[in-house]
Parts: sequence; C-alpha cells; structure tokens
Amino acid sequence: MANFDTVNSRYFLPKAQQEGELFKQFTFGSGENHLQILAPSNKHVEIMFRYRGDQSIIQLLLLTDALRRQGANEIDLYIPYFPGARQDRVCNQGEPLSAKVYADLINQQQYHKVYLFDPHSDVVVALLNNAQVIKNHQFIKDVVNEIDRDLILISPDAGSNKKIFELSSQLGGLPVVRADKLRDVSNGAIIGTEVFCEDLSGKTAMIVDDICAGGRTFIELAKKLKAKNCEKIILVVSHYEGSAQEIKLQESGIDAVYTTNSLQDLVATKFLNVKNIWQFMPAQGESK
Ligand SMILES: O=P(O)(O)OC[C@H]1O[C@@H](O)[C@H](O)[C@@H]1O
Repeated sequence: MANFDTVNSRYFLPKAQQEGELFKQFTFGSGENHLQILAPSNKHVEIMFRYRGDQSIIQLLLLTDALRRQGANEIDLYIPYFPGARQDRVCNQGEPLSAKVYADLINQQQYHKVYLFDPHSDVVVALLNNAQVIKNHQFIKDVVNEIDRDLILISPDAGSNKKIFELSSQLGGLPVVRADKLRDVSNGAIIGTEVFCEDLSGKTAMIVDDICAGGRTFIELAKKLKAKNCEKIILVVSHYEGSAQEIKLQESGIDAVYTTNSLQDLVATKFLNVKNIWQFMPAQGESK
C-alpha cells in the first residue's frame, strides 16, 4: 500500500516527477486549468489523487475526461482524503450537505472503483458509487511497532468507539479508554472533554482519529489525559492538516504526532514531533 510504482497506467495528481511525462498541465492567468495527455491511454488506468483544495478537483475532472477521450474505459480513483466528508450532515440551518456535493461530482465520473483511506464516517462511503475503504489498521500497526511500548488506545469521542474497539482486537486486544467531547448544544462548539477512566500513571496513551484539523479535540483531550498522570501521549491521525494550533498541541502534552501524507507532502514543524510515516504517493518533485 505504501509505495506505488510508476507504471504507465498511473496518473498522479498533483503531478509527481515520474518516469516519462504522462500529461502536461498548467493554469491560465484567468485561473482556468489546462492539461493534455501525451500518449494514448491504457484501457484500465489508476488516478492517484491527493486533494489540494477545490482547484485540484477541477484538475481531476479534466484529467478524467482527457483519459476517457484517449481510450481509458475503466478508471480507478485513489482519493485517500475525501473532501467534505466531515460535513456529512447539515449541522446548522443554512449549511450545505458538503459530503453529498463532492460525492455527486465524483459519481458523475463513473469511476470503476473509488478508494478512500480511513474516511470520516460511513456516510460518504454510502454516498459514493463503487467505494472501497482502506482501513487504518496497517498504518496503526506500523506506528505501534515503531513506538514499541505498552500502550492504551484512546477513543476520542463516542463516534470513534466502534472503530477503536475493532482496531484493538486487530492489535491483539490493546486496552481502550473512552473519552467524549462535551458540546454546546446551541452551536456544536466543543466546551470540554471527559475521559472515562481512573489514574493513568506510567501509561503511554495513543489517541487514534481520522483527522486532526483545528486540533481542538486533541488539545482538550491531552490536557485531561495529563491530569490523569499519563506519562506519554501520542496522536495518530490518518489525515493531518498541519495546524496553526501546533504550539497548543505541544503545550497540551502531546509528545508526537504520527500521520500519513494524504494531505501534505512534508509536515515539518519546530514545535511538534510530527512523523509522516506512510507515503501514499510520491511527494511533488520527488521521484518516489
Ligand atoms: O478538533 P479538530 O482537530 O478541529 O477536528 C478533528 C476532529 O473532528 C472530527 O471531525 C474528527 O473526526 C476529529 O475527531
């Protein structure tokens, strides 16, 4: 999973340096994108797509159209981070159902398979045609092997429990501690966190979640874990936005963040020990 080769039927977006150019791409001054496939396409191709803002979605649609016109009739899409997945319900009046908007766009392309990595919930999987889920199990196993300590898994909120207990059994029954966010019912803002356990003296806690975005969830949680005398706190997220809150994450007691490159090429920060241990596809400008 971690390493993709660069055979001719794999098209990377954003474009990574690879053996032979498969397509050219540029953006006009007006902001419109242009691309051109440079050789006839195989019938079956794979697009390895990392979401980089909504402009990148347009590039994906253009690439898909160009490939079909060049003869591709079975296209698999790898989209490890699926945009809009966290807005999988309308929380406040006036908001869109973003997950459906993005899913509809992808469905219109009639991909043969759409591979997602550790999606936020089952909703986006249900909205997409031909979705295949790559679970986070192997990623977490790799992290556990690298840490090599006695661990407890922390389920950050009620919505994560099912996933974390499944993960625990995959990891030979690692103990699980449950936590939950307390929210302001009027606007959904996080106002606190509860951790359902007694003293955690001497323990290494591994918080596992799909994404770290603003970081608020983990800052509050880490503070509570520290207050329960946790010795070390590791945050493991499949998708990491790279947050303005990194100083606060560190101050809250998080010792390291383990993540993948599903959203970012390189996570370098002087504040946090962020390890990008899984490479979905070559970083832009890297030859793999
Ligand atoms: O607290 P931040 O980092 O902003 O958001 C991440 C959390 O928000 C949820 O959607 C994710 O599943 C995760 O629990």
